[in-house]
Amino acid sequence: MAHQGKINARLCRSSTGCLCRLMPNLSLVGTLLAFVVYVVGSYLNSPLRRYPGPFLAKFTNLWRMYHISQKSFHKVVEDLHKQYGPVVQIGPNVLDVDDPNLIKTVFNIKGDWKKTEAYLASSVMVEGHVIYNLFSKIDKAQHAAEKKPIAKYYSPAGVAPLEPHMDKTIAQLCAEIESRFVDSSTPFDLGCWILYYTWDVVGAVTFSQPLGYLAAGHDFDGTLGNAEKALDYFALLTAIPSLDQWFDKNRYLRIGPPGFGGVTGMAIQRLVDRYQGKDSAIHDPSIPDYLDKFIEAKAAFPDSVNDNQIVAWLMINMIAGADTTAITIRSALYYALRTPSVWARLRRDLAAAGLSKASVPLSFKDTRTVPYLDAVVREGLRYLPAVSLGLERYVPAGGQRLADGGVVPENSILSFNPYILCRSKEVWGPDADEFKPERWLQTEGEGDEAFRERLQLMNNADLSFGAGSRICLGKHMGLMQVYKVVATLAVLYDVELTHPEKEWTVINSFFPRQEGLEVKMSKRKD
Ligand code: HEM
Repeated sequence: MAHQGKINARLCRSSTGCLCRLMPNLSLVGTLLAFVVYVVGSYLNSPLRRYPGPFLAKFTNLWRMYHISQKSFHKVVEDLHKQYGPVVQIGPNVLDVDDPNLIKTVFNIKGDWKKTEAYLASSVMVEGHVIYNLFSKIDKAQHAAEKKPIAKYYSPAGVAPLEPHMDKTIAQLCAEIESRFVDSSTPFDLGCWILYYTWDVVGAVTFSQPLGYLAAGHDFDGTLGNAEKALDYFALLTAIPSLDQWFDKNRYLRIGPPGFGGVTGMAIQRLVDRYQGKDSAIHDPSIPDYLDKFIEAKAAFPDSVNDNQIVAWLMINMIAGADTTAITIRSALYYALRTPSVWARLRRDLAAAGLSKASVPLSFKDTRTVPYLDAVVREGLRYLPAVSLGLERYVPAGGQRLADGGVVPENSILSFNPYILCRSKEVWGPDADEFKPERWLQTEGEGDEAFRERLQLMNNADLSFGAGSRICLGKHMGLMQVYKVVATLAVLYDVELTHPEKEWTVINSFFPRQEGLEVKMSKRKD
């Protein structure tokens, strides 16, 4: 009996040990099984699964996340539309839609198509509190309340007083590149200098002080590099926004690449300096800046505007205004230079409108009188929109009927990628993949009415600034700079691409930043 007891005890000990060792494995298997059941169940129940798309995208957003991490997702989606047609499933609950006819419905003024959580990771955390901005706010009422006090400062009349800041910064751009490269005909990366310009000008219009990149000639404090990393992170998290809570917005241990924290610190410091009068040497109240306007808005809306709100407004100028404007200026220049007939006509038309070396600084008003400049800028925006990932919106109550007749239910996500819509052959014709500014002009033999209709069709499909209630707030400010910089460079310099045969590199992190705008420039002789 005693012997039997020992054996039982041994058996019992060894089997318990065995079970203990097995337990973690069993719970792992259980979790995996539950996950697989959940994923397959979600797939089988998904009303979107009738739409074509990559197999893995139907089960998990990791498919999208992986492809976004490869930095050319606009091309992946373009290929998918070529393969599958106008509606492609790119996530368990997400369809990418290439249908210009739906733009007016989805991007309407009512704002009933809510932005998705994809935008949330562009918020920042300050002292344990997440600060959302105009771009990242999802709630319709909160967004409207945040926009109302400042919308007028971004209207055409609101941005007009900022022109002296821009003129000064454009003059500095020219002086820096002349002394460093133009006078000695040294090839250089104009794309980098355009970025230094747009960040400096954001500093000038926001705080009356350029941030210093033009003077330094490089990213002296790492902000530009960090902004790129923050965008890489943001772009990635658009696929699985909930991960932001574990990485950037983790209250206990922040993990991951730099967020927009550096830019936030800068905004807070400038606000404190203004309150304490420490920036009086650089701030001339007769030439107002956005900080003046935001403090004015706080006085006008004391119940709803506090200093955190001012910081969020200041930040939006930097995170939404600099890269997008640089990308747009680069595209207009690069694609025009790659098509010598376009560049030549641009210079001819600017001269014919009386814009020359002698008229620098060129006023925005004068540059607006040159239709071919307008055509080059708009075609640049169309050819490579400064936002080239999907603009995601939730389908509102009642669902939405798509062109195939099927109804997509409430809370599904429809994604409209400006790059895809801006290449739609239905709108832009069989030459949609060509850079052709002439498409924005009335052609010979085209009647006024026919041109108006064609223009209307193009305008409706042009998502390069978004549309509806969430249209780009800084559109007028951005465009003002694009016209002025492109025209100024064209009237002052002879410019040629150093390697015209080489395609530049486009790195798509929500904003498709370009690398390789290498040029040789000299002062214009004619
Ligand atoms: C040429 C330059 C620019 C381009 C191409 C551009 C493009 C865009 C696009 C496509 C959107 C819509 C995003 C969406 O619906 O998901 C947007 C939104 C926005 N942009 Fe711009 N942008 C430019 C310049 C600027 C500037 C200079 C500012 C400075 C304030 C700015 C501030 C904003 C803001 C605040 C939003 C969010 C608006 C809202 O949701 O109410 N942008 N921009």
